[in-house]
Amino acid sequence: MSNSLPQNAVNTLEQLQGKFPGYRRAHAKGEFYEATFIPNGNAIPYTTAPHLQQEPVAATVRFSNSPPDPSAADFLSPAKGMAIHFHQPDGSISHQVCTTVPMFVTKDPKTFIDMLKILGSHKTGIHSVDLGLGVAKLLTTFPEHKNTLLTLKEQLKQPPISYAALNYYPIHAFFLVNAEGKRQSIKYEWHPLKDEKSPSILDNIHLSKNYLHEDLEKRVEKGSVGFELYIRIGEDTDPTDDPTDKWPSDRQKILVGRLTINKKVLPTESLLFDPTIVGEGIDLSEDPILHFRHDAYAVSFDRRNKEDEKTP
Ligand code: HEM
Repeated sequence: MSNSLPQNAVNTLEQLQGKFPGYRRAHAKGEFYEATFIPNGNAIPYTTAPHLQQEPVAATVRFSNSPPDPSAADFLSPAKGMAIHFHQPDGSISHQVCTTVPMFVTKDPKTFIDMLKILGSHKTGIHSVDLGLGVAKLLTTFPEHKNTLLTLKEQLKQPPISYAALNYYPIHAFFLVNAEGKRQSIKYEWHPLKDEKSPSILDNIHLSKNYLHEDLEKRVEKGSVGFELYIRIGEDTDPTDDPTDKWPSDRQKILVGRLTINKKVLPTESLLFDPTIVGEGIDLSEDPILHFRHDAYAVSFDRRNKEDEKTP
């Protein structure tokens, strides 16, 4: 599929900041942690998913910066990532891939590629993209995406104090399926156990290039990092195919479990986090960006695994 849209998306990501053999073509800089997820039983009426019952499951979590450049400074990344493998008792894995931005910029994969091309045309250094100028150009070219673009811009202005102090969102709608086969549309949200204020922009000039990863490692050693998982219950009027729509904030919100980050680890194999691998008791929505991600991540995974300089 050399001329396919997923190939085109990954080619465009490679042109954005340069090509980094062996690395993910987006969210290249990341660290892995062992974790435990303890569900509280509140999701049982909605789903048979094993990790959302009452027994704890082991999890693997990767925290990341969004740029394709693995050497990008932590404070320059507009969105942060948290990708999770829930290890089910039968050996299967349910994936979640989240960022700190609650909605995506477009519901059309082709428009996303066009946006990347505009960002790529605003390079101020050999490996950098000027997001300030880039976002300004995106606003002119895609005025209908103003809300999300401005949210992204705000996040860039306020680099976070810690990976451990952020909300994370898988963004897309999913359907939970219960023992009777009933489907309920939901969106997930992760909230940190510790909610801390972000540093001001002036404080950031003192931050080290890897401050987020250094901070997380120290916090995990002290045993203080965790997140609560909530589901928001969709209503008939809430679109399930549009990642630019956050759903109204008054939707019922149910706490379904807690994730504790236990220990930093070096993975022994190359891992793929694919938001379409969800397992029993969860159905994918029809969101075109969600399905496109499956194909684009496969292209990136294939390329990074074939390259000499390997990173997990
Ligand atoms: C058209 C839309 C998108 C494209 C083309 C795209 C592309 C990519 C690619 C190529 C990778 C590297 C995959 C790998 O080598 O394993 C990646 C990773 C990632 N993406 Fe996306 N992405 C898209 C949308 C999103 C959205 C909506 C989110 C947030 C929910 C997201 C969050 C992430 C995260 C957190 C990672 C790192 C996963 C890890 O730690 O392995 N992406 N993306």
